[in-house]
Amino acid sequence: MSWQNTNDLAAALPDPAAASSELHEGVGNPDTPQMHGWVQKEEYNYALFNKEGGNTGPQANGVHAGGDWAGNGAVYVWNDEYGDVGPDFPELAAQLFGSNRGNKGINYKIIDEICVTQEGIKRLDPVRTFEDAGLHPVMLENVRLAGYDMPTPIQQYTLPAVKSGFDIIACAQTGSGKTAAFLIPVLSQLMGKAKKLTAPRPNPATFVKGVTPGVRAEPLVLIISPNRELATQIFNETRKFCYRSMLRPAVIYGGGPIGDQIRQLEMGCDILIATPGRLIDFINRPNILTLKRLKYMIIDEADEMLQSDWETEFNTIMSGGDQEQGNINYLMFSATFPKGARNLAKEHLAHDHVRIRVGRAGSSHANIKQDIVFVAAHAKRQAVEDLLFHSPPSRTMIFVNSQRTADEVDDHLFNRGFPCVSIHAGRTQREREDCIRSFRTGKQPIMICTSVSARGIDVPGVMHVINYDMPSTQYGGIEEYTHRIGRTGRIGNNGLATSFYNDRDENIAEALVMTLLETRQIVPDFLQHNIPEGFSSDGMTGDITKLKFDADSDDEEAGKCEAADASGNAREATVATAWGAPAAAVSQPVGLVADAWGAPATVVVQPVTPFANTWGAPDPVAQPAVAPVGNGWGAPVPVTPPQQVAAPVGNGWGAPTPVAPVTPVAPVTPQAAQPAATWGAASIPAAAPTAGGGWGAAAPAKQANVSAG
Ligand SMILES: Nc1ncnc2c1ncn2[C@@H]1O[C@H](COP(=O)(O)OP(=O)(O)OP(=O)(O)O)[C@@H](O)[C@H]1O
Repeated sequence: MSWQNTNDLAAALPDPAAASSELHEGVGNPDTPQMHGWVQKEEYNYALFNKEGGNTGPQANGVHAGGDWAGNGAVYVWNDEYGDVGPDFPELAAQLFGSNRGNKGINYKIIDEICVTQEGIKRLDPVRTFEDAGLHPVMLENVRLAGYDMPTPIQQYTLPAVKSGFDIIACAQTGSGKTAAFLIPVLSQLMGKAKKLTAPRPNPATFVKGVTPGVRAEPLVLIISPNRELATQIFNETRKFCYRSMLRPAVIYGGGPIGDQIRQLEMGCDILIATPGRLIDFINRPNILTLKRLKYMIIDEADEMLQSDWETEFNTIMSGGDQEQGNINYLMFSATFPKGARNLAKEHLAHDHVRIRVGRAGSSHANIKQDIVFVAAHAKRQAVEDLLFHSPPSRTMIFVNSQRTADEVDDHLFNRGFPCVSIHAGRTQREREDCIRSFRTGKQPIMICTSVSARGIDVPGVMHVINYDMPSTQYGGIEEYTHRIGRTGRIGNNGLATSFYNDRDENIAEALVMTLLETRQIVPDFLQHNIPEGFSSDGMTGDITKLKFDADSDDEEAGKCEAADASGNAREATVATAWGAPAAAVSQPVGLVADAWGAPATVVVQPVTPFANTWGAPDPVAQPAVAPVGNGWGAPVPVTPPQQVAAPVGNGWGAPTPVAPVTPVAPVTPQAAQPAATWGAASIPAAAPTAGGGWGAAAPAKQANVSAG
């Protein structure tokens, strides 16, 4: 059988109560995760990843040998003797663009009927194709190498907005291509003028670290990201789009090696990606960094940056450097943008800035199936184990609210044999980078994380997000929920989000129900008292335009939707689909993305190597060939790392055992199909949980035909 959509994943999962009675406390289940198709677990290799320094030696064929820190990833090495366009270096191109080269199979037929709204006094005509966007030829070629066929809706508006020189506030759903929405137009604008605009610096092609005198970095673009993983991810995207141009990117982030970062900057830096704390460190060292040449300041996850936690840093960055205020364009992006944050943002922007909203601010994608399951606090561990045992193996992110819970869940699942890693702010930066790398490459396809990874992380093929803990109000509330579930269902793919809910999460209940209704999801029994009048619990009935969210328009009169609304009612239809397909395509059923949702194994060929390399691993070409994703769920086949050193320490990252290459396991056989509602918990009574079932919920009526084994 091939998996057709998220309902099939839901169908493969058992009734929680039935599963728990058979698998309670793990004692009744003699199976190992590997018998269910999961790859072997692998311990954290301290000897390999805690060594200092990276190989940042001289370049060859345009490639700087990357170090093993994410920030040392190889960049295009410009030679001052080149004309306007540098030559192609296929080895580096393979490393930067990897499997993305050419069309990577995005299904443009997967459509959100989407509303694109412009607010503010300026209105722009969107561009429908990259060819029409007036991009620099080098950028156009890089877009093609990246495999982008057409701009996503947010890109359709930011391309002309940047070209026309406007400040921007942009809000678009998770996974809708916001990074490229600022990188492509901004870098393209600079490419034509780079020789004139960039600061004097030594010829990168002949620069020898420690020998050639360095310079002070004078970036033209500053991109600020609130978290380290996102900063290095944006750096990786920037490396791609700077290919064959003289624009030189660098990233500075907390926990990373400051010496390496200084050495990167002293070679010259045109595009600087930074986390706030480390940026301020460098701003305070004016001999290393000056912002006086800055042309663009881009704030990613802007609503997070505008929160009071970041106030001091934000104000220092906005005014504390030596930038010349009048010469800078400000661009602010996020998937969630509460009104308060938008108002603050506007204070920093030019009067005639452009505000673009794709969908409701903070809305989630309809292509993410959201299941809410009642699980009492004491039953969560068993529940997550059961859930994983019965889920087809796939990249899965499990979100928790505290570092301690992350460690506990990691220990528990690891001891049960699951290939998992965990990441939180208590880990060293080495551990964090290794964790993400090993999740990204699919060696450990289960990642347990605190909110540190909720925002922005883009790992292709994450098919399941589990909210082990709900992000109730004190943990970021509904915005955090939106960012978390948005790690799946990216760029038009389908995804499943399963959230454990119990009485402690009541303060998010109302917002959660509205979010479910907005995307026509099933509201489970225990949340149905929050359903507003006129809506049905299966999400099918009710006018979603009547749902009352935190006001999402700043300018009710002017802020007209330019496309079909979320229920498909055409308003002023100019853009009818999320991915720019013609309006006619809207009526097509939500389709499949072969490589994300595991069409038959023969079709699913997704080399893992490029992701590893984009994280700054050593030269990929020298690495052993990597097996493609082998099973129907896209769970990658583990890779034999280039070196294996016996791990000396046992902890939540795994006891030391020798690592052997693992043979791919046949795809898990799906369980007897169950109605999706089984995991939507719609069948679980609203009553408070009892100690009865392993999931801690009051025992629901058993489904006779469930097979948990
Ligand atoms: N026009 C395009 N065509 C195809 N793929 C694209 C396009 N634009 C971006 N992508 C890809 O879409 C994925 C998601 O993009 P990105 O991470 O920028 O999303 P985002 O909107 O910033 O999400 P989040 O809000 O979660 O940070 C990336 O893998 C990116 O390479």
